[in-house]
Amino acid sequence: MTQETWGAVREQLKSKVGHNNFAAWIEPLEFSELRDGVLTFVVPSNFMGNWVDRYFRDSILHEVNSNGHTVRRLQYRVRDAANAPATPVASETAPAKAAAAPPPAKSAPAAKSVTFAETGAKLDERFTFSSFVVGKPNELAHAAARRVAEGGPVSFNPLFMYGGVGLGKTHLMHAMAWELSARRPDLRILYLSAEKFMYRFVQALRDRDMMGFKELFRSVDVLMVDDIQFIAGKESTQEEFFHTFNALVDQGKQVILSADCAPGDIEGMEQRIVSRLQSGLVVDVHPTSYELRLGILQSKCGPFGQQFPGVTIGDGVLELLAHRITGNVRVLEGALTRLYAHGSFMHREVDLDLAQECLRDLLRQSDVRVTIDEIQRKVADHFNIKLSDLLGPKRNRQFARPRQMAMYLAKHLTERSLPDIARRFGGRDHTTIMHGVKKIDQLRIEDRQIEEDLTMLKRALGGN
Ligand SMILES: Nc1ncnc2c1ncn2[C@@H]1O[C@H](COP(=O)(O)OP(=O)(O)OP(=O)(O)O)[C@@H](O)[C@H]1O
Repeated sequence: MTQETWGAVREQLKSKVGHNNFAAWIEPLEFSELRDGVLTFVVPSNFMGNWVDRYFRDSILHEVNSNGHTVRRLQYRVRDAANAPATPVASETAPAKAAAAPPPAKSAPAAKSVTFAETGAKLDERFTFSSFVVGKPNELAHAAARRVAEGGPVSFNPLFMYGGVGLGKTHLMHAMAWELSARRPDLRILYLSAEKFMYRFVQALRDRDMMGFKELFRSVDVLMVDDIQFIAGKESTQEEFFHTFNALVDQGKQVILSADCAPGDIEGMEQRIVSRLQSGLVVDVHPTSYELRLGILQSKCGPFGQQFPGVTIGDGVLELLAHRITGNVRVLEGALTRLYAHGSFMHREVDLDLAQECLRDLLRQSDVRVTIDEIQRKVADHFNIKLSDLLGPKRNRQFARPRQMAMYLAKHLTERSLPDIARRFGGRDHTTIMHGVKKIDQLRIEDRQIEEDLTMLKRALGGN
């Protein structure tokens, strides 16, 4: 195979992988040689080689082989460091890992030749933009992250993303780091947790090597610090972070931060730092919605399916999970793992019964605790009637049917006894409640509209 024939194959790949993928991943591959069935490319970074291998290997092999060559394997060689700046993305999240990393700065050479490979651990390969599901609650955070990752002039500095546990902040941070380093292999990108930042700082103090520390952190093009709330209350670390932050922003370098709450709500953070954190774009990674949770679950089924071949997930199971496990995406993922594992051990489809059975603890924890008051208000709102009419004596269907639905929901979503519920419905007799519940049980089967209303009401009361 020659340079020329690779050029022709490359053109055929363009239509296969699409224009954007082609420009980002295929075009930069430099054909080196084909020997003994191994096709070697020169790539600008390890990351690029890994990525191409992961996502485009099969397409490349297919195309090359259908052009009459025999290639069994692809191989990637990173372009000579002398010709191209090698700038791996470093990721440091756990102090344990950090402890294993070599000391930073004592022997650190001049800032311009600092690389971050020394920092050890890798970014999570699963956390990319393509695996991040976007819905209403996280669309702003996602759009901001994409804009920053796509480069161009520094527009939001810092970009500050905040949200509760397990809602995708770290995923977005890693996705940005991957994207930035793929688009601009020349950039020095440093991603680390605030805990690791402190660890580095303390280590530099101990080794009397603040110069090295400052050089390391101030020579980056992009600094990404996860869980910045960690340095709150830690005076000297805050002070050093403040100086690092100012130095980078003054030089027009991008700073990206995440935290578990908004800058102003981080307890123990100095005011001057808070105002710096607020000076760029602050975006909230909201709690998920039902639709987003369902989208995430659907998207995760593909990779799980590969891990547990032969396991199928029955109708309604993902909906059950999305409806009942409302807090945290990490818990949702845990639930899915458990379902696949059970399905695989038991050699059976994961249907609703199996899901209820093996997730009993999670579903119980997240059982919706609604009050009869809430049910009555939601039902009145839903049918656009007054609360006094819902609870009052009027018997026409316009009021009676919503009332029976409210009784039905009170019976099913609360632990209250029938006499208790009856008291809360204007002091009626408990047999009236029984009758109402039975009526709705029967109507659910006959009347689709009733079933839909109930689903919407349950969602409004249970999910968000
Ligand atoms: N929108 C999403 N699309 C796909 N996966 C998601 C999404 N949001 C969260 N996840 C997944 O949920 C898990 C937890 O997310 P992540 O680690 O980013 O949370 P976090 O907000 O950083 O939480 P913490 O504050 O605990 O670090 C990850 O496996 C991540 O891939």
